[in-house]
Amino acid sequence: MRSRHRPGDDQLVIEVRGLSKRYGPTTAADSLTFTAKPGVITGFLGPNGAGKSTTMRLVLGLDRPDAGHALVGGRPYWSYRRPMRELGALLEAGSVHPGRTAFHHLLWLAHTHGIGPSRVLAVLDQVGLSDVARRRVGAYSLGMRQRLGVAAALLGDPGTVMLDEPMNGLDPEGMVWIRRLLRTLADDGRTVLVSSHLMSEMEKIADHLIVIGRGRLVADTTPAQLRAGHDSLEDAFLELTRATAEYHGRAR
Ligand SMILES: Nc1ncnc2c1ncn2[C@@H]1O[C@H](COP(=O)(O)OP(=O)(O)OP(=O)(O)O)[C@@H](O)[C@H]1O
Repeated sequence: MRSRHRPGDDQLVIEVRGLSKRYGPTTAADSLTFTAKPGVITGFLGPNGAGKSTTMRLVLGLDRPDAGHALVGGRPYWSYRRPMRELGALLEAGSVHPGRTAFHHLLWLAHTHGIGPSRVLAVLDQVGLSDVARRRVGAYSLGMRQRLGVAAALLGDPGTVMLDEPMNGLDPEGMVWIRRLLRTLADDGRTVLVSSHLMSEMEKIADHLIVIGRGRLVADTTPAQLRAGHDSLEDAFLELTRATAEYHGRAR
């Protein structure tokens, strides 16, 4: 992989400022402000329904905020002519036509951005799908679809990568792979924003943590600082988010 990104490069920052989004009575994002910086892995945490996916969708311009903004390298994602080259995202594994092969799915995506077939082969290799690239995606396991989603995110060799629950469905070998991949991406100077419910994984890989509850920022910290005084990061997380999670439990 190329190493064209430099840590500290403001062009690669994901900046969320005063972001708010309501769906009927539900507040999915509530004046949310945080920054994900290049060269580090930023973990994005929160209980179910906290607003992580909504925030990521707002960053991608797939939904409109009621207030605030989300910028990638100082601009809205949608304003880039070839956005896949700026930010690569994995939102939902499985949103691929089941009759297509992984190779053709990526080739089609590449085409839309003027990216050649050699890059498709390179990302297939990077995610470990080279041997099964000619199989229909409908026959893929969840872990394989996750790898394909990550391949799509990396296709444009973007300086910023945003992955929603990339560890879902990965086996132990897959977990080792994703850990190494995220570290390599950050070490290359890329911005890496990754959501997960797996606290032990986050403790291992994240350099920085953004924790939200009910759409609001509840912590902007490091794993060590969050864990301080607790037996585990999970304990610290549960204590921090208990009020927000219980609120959801009662409200439903
Ligand atoms: N399109 C939508 N229409 C209505 N409500 C929505 C929509 N999208 C999200 N929500 C609601 O907004 C809240 C935040 O959802 P979101 O999926 O962003 O949370 P999350 O933190 O990603 O949750 P999880 O960890 O379970 O994936 C939830 O209460 C959800 O039901």
